[in-house]
Amino acid sequence: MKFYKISRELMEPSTMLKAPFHSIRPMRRTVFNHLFAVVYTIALLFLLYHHGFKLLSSTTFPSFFISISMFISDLLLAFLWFTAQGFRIRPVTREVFPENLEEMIDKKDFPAIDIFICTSDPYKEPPIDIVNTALSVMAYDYPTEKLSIYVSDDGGSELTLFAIMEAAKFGAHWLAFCRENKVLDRSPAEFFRLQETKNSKTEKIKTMYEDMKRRIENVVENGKVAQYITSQQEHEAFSPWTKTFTHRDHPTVIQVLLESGKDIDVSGHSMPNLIYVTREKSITSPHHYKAGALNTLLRVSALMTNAPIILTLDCDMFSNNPRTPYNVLCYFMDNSIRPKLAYVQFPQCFHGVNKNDIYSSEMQRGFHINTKGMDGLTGPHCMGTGCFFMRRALFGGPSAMLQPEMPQLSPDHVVSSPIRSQHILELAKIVAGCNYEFQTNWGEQMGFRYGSLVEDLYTGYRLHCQGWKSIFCQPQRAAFLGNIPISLLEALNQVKRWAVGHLQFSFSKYSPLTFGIQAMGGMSLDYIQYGFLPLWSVSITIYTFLPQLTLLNGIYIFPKVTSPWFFLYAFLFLGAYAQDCLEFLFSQATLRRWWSEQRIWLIRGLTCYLFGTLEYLMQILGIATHGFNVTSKAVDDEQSKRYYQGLFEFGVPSPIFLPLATAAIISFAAFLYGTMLVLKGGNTEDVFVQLFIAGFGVLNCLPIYEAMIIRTDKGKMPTKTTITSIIIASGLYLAAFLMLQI
Ligand SMILES: O=c1ccn([C@@H]2O[C@H](COP(=O)(O)OP(=O)(O)O[C@H]3O[C@H](CO)[C@@H](O)[C@H](O)[C@H]3O)[C@@H](O)[C@H]2O)c(=O)[nH]1
Ligand SMILES: [Mn+2]
Repeated sequence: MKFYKISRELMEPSTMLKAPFHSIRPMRRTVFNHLFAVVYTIALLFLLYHHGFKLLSSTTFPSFFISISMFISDLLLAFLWFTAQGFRIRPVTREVFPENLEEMIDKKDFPAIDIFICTSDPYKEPPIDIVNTALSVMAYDYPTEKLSIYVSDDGGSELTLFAIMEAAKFGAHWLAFCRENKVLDRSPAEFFRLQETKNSKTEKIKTMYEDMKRRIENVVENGKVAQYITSQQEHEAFSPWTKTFTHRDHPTVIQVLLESGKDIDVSGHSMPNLIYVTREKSITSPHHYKAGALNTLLRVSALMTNAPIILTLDCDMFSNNPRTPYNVLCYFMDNSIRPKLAYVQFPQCFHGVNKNDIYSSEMQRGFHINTKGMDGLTGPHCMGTGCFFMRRALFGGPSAMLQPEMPQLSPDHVVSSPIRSQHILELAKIVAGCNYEFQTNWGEQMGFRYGSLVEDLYTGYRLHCQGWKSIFCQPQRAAFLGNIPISLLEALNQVKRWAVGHLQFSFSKYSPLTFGIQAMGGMSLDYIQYGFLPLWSVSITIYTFLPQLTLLNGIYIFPKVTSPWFFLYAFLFLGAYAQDCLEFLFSQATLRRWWSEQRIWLIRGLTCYLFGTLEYLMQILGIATHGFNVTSKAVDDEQSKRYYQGLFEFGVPSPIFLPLATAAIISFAAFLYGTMLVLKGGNTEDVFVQLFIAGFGVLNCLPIYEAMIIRTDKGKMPTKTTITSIIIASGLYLAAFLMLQI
């Protein structure tokens, strides 16, 4: 059996074509990676042997406890290191040549694109952001009659509908302005932020934008739209929002705000279709969060436009390049790869990241480095946003199409009625109903898959298992730019949700450990790595507390500096760190950003991975349920100032900070105690490794000490958290003291 499957068609440039649309190049570091992996594996085997030996020779309970803990910790680290090698099997880089595409294919033969924008809470996701996202794609440099924008509002909010109506009106000016002035930044907010040249035309459109923004922000602040509703038509649009309408219980509302061919912009060009959808919700029916919202849009759009290509976007991810669809077509229009190509994924890129990216929001490893590794095998994982799908891929495997329950929903169906037709709107309401999916294949074999809070990763994975491929497209200029959480709590809660989602995925009946390996061989390693990410918490927690607590009790658990085993530890630590760091630097990240990433990795291990795992366990035991806690994109000015100063934002007490603060205290105490021992002329040989680990912890915890002791601003560590963690740290020390005396 082949260890890993590389799809040849996806590997070669489109040689069939005289002027290729795209090319691919394996990365040069691959050979080194493979050699290093062999050496590292041998070192790991030695380490496990060393642990086995220590375990067998433990005679007392404390020594057995320490040996088994270190063994488990290193075993998990070895497992996670091994699965991470999946990303190093064959990393590749790609290039696209859209100029060749335009030369060879007539624009009128370009496929239509349906763009899905998801939002779910007008207070956490400011409607003005959605407007910017919508306008940035409505203004794509693409035949407008082939573009349809569907906004899914899971918050069921009239405030959002109001904002989208405003976008439709302002769009008539904005689209014409962009076309006439060949604007590159087609999100108005971004354009005006960067705008350098001032002339009367830009000033005029800027005033219009500011007026619109004020109106939208006013309605959000007042919580109602009434003051701006003038026409009868608008009154009717908002009529579903009766007293009984709540965001968790309400009927479907579908509003066609723009119809291509009928609505024109101020220069007389056709506008794209723009449709607002809030699906029916009922407290008694599951709605499957974003995956459910996307499936509703899949059905509604099938009835209205049924474009063969779909772009999924989160409301905060605006388009940063109007020519992005051309990059995508370089792959979708290549007949040699199209039959098996499910999606083209752009990396998630963000604006407003601070200098050293303190929360590692850029996710350099997850969104850039690893993805290139996956791209050389079956393809990148799906990241939920900035992903262009072939509609067909969501209906069965490449060679066996799954027909939906209604023929009009099939990707083959040809739409013949205008989108405002009464019968289409009526049918659309039915397919957006909250019980529509009952006893159908939706979410299980069709559309976006249910069962994991990381519906993006899970859906991409299921498609890969079915034999579909995907492609990673990473042009120089980011295709999309999104917002990032600027408070530590928000950043950790986001990853905690992912951790729960990863575990749901790993322990599902489609686990990458069993089903995945059978379906896609070595590529499954990559998914195992993601699915079991929360396991880092076990090793990181052990390494954060055990060496330090034992050091404080005068017990040395690592080899002496003079022992050959010490060199093994040194090699394993430095080797993994150096390789990780080099990969970052090759990926054009700075050393400081790499440091932030390794620090946040430790922080996540102690906080969100741990809490996520606990939440997942509680869910399995039926003690708690949890949902999709949407990340807040609302910005607080003071918080944002602190973020740009590079300060960690704690502020409000949260249990999730406790392990972090406790670890900081214990590392500091151990480091101090160890240093004292050494200064007093103690045996440095024995103390060294534990002192080093404590010192490394202290170095990583510098911003935490600052937040605990020095800072006085609102984002400092809450005193309550500091006191509680001092108590926990003392308790842990006492427990260790008592246990180690046995
Ligand atoms: O019931 C829900 C919950 C969320 N969303 C939307 O889902 C998107 C992502 O939510 P967000 O809170 O921004 O999550 P992130 O963690 O930032 O998102 C990442 O992780 C998600 C999976 O957890 C993916 O869906 C996203 O594409 C990916 O960017 C947003 O547009 C939400 O409005 C819904 O439409 N319905
Ligand atoms: Mn998001």
